[in-house]
Amino acid sequence: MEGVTARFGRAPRTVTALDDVSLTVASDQIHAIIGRSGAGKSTLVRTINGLAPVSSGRVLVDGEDITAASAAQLRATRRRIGMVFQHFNLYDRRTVAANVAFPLELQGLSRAQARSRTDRVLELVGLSDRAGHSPAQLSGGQKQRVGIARALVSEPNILLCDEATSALDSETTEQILALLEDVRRELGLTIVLITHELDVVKRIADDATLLESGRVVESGEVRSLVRDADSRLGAALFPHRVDAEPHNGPGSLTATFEGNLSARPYVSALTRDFDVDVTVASVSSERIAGVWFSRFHLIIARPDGSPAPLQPISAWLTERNVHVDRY
Ligand SMILES: Nc1ncnc2c1ncn2[C@@H]1O[C@H](COP(=O)(O)OP(=O)(O)OP(=O)(O)O)[C@@H](O)[C@H]1O
Repeated sequence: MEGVTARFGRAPRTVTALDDVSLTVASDQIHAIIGRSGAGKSTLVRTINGLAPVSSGRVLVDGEDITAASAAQLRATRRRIGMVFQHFNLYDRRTVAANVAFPLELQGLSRAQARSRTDRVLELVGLSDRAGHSPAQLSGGQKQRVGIARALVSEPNILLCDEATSALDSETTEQILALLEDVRRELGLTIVLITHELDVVKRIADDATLLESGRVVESGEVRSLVRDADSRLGAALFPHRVDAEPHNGPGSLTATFEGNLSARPYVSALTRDFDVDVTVASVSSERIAGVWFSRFHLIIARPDGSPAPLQPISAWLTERNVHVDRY
């Protein structure tokens, strides 16, 4: 997206839903769009399949400018983009299989082709045995599996998910996220996922964008955001609780380790190399974007109890790829 502005309504009552948004979604990645209600998340995602009005700027999907596309081009592009909704949007009067096959009917595929594709995606989402049921007979998680199957039946390479797990309990959310990861891997999909749940971002997103009042506040790789002590999104994903610590002051340092700690006994190495005493005031660990992050709040003192000079210790840690947040 290049400088995209999206407005609704006529002056003087215009609402600017997106305000000069520039953003890159890398292919084969899961990209989360986060923001408060009204921030413009749905509008942003709907510009990707040409469903939201773009007042200025360009939206390029695989290099093709959606905003300048003809109706026929837009229809072809939309076929490559599947969409999954919060409230599933299924027809209870049709069977599960007929719901899934619906987009293919619109595309005019033969019954036999539609049948074979429908069978394949129902198997992919683990619902082959429910093909003849009504969606009304399914649980919320199963309904969302049908929604995902319907989105995949056109064989898209992009999947847009608008709060796909917000109506589900945490266990079902986990199952749906695992399914999204599986289909991403198996089918080589790019997934853009709107969510207001930070746990969803931690669990599944490679990249994330924070929207506020229609503007991009931050956008980048989730792991980089967590490493960046100045990132708001990073702080939300892995809160820096150090401000609340009673031990702030001279000799106090927080550092974030990434990955497996077992081969990195840095705390004991510090005591030897710098002849200091190290107290671990707090430590917290989180698995984010597939990696364990551990944040240590250390109090480092000389043997006489006075605060140790932290600059060389910070440099020593940084050399070992430990992110020193503050000292
Ligand atoms: N069709 C529309 N007509 C008029 N205003 C609209 C329309 N769609 C969205 N808006 C306005 O644009 C702004 C952004 O809305 P959008 O739905 O994109 O936000 P959101 O971040 O997805 O919110 P939520 O999390 O509540 O779904 C809001 O002020 C909204 O009222």
